[in-house]
Amino acid sequence: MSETDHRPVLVVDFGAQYAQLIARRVREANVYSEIVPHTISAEEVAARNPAGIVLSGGPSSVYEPGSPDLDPGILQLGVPVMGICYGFQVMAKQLGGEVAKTGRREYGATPMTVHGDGGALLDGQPEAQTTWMSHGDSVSKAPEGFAVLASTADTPVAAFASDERRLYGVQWHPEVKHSEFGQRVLENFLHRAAGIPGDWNSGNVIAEQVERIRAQVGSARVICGLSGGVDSAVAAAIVHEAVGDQLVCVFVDHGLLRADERRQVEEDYVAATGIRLVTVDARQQFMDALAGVTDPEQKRKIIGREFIRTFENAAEALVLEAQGEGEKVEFLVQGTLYPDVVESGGGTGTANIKSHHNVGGLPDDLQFQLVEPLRTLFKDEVRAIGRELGLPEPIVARQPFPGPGLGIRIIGEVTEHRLEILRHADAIAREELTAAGLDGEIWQCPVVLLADVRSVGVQGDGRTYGHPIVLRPVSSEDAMTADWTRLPYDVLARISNRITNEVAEVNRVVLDVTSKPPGTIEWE
Ligand SMILES: Nc1ncnc2c1ncn2[C@@H]1O[C@H](COP(=O)(O)OP(=O)(O)OP(=O)(O)O)[C@@H](O)[C@H]1O
Ligand SMILES: O=c1[nH]c(=O)c2[nH+]cn([C@@H]3O[C@H](COP(=O)(O)O)[C@@H](O)[C@H]3O)c2[nH]1
Ligand SMILES: NC(=O)CC[C@H](N)C(=O)O
Ligand SMILES: [Mg+2]
Repeated sequence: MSETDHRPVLVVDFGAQYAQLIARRVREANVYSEIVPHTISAEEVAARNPAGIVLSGGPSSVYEPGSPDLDPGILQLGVPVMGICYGFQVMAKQLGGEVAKTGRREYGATPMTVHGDGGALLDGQPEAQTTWMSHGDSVSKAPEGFAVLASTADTPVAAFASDERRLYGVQWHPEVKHSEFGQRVLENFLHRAAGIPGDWNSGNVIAEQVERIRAQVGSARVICGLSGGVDSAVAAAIVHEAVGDQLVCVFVDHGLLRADERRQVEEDYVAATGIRLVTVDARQQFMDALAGVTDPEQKRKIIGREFIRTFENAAEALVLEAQGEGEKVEFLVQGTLYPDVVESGGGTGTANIKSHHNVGGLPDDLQFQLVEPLRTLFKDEVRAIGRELGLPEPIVARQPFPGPGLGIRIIGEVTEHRLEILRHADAIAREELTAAGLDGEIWQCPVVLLADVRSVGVQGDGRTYGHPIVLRPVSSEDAMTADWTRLPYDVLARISNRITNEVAEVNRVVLDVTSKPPGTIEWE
């Protein structure tokens, strides 16, 4: 561990929906945190030298055979621990309390009463407050020597604590916004009970990563996959700060870009940063590899693989250019964020929803060592870091665009002709949204071509048999959950009108009104 590194708070994941939310709320309290699987051993925990531990919720019951457990040594390390829901129940069981299915379940907003002064955890909070619950099991008896801090009508032991052992637990979910004083509970645990200073912020991330990258890379040369998006722009800026001109950025034109994107990236990015940028025209290579493919996961894997092949070729070209002087380029920088990792099933026991090209889509024979300074962060944290680094607002505020680009927005086989149709429709939608001043309000608006669907229309008194275009405007905080954006009808009407008039092959425009979950943002 280097000097600038902060001791982490480890969030132990028992298969919770919201483990990442806990980690995020801890960071909002200016304390660095990372998620670890519940299978972690006490030795592994000790080796990380954590300042505190939070145990997440989870779908299982602690008394079921085979339910996820915690190495009992972890509670004996002397590191302050707070259990949430399932994590609270695991603590109760291990410390000699009792957990039972009482038949009294609580889901959603639940009134709670704080006992006495609430101890370090609930100190300074109103006696009556609303918490957000989601449980069917309950702690029926607190462990010996633990104070019961709170209760609800159906849960007599809603929180317990031993200030002496610095062990705490709550039945409710302080990480969700619906828990009225949730953030205060977390902050009390971190700052008061565990005594961790709130001195971590995006500025620290830069310093820590710069130091780490220097140690990882030494004097070697590095390439960075640069897309023009905010994540890779910030990753590149951090690496540039660490190793200067050892870095060359590589922008891949895979033919799946939006209208005018290549020119924009080449001009804006170089002007803003002065970092060397090489553009590779790999359009034919990607089109050949995608020919005949319709399955979304297959598309993603192919695109992931072709990206890496393109980076390998670019790295070789750089070595040749240096006339054999530079050694092989071994490091590849990617702007991978935490949601990319989680959705690719790379979290701790999380399902594979879709293989992001830069994580789950990487080929097995990857030769590069990856440099991913943003891998544990969410997009809004990355934007804050970008601002700190002085990147211009148009780059920092840019809406996300997925690496596989229009390839995963054509439902069906990707062909040149279909790409042209989609590019045209997408340009119209973007132009109208920008003109209406809505860019800041939406997270992003995928425009999707249902290439294998046709419907009957009538235009100029004649019959048409064309394709539908789907508009998918969404609002989100971190892309893990999202809602469809209620765009003004007149803007929708203008977009629909223009697309059906100007794009000959399209005779219908439809609006996707699905949140995430159950949908995802992209269609594939
Ligand atoms: N066309 C491209 N050329 C080179 N690298 C790319 C390209 N598209 C994506 N990448 C790489 O894949 C990573 C993940 O893509 P992703 O779209 O998630 O991030 P981004 O484009 O940097 O930011 P944003 O999410 O805002 O679009 C990028 O950070 C970048 O390293
Ligand atoms: O670089 C990327 N490579 C990918 O393979 C990929 N798949 C989805 N996305 C983007 O991630 C966010 C969440 O998207 P989903 O709800 O569709 O999973 C949204 O912002 C998507 O645009 C990707 N970005
Ligand atoms: N959200 C949770 O952690 C639930 C814990 C446990 N499965 C219960 O129902 O009580
Ligand atoms: Mg992108």
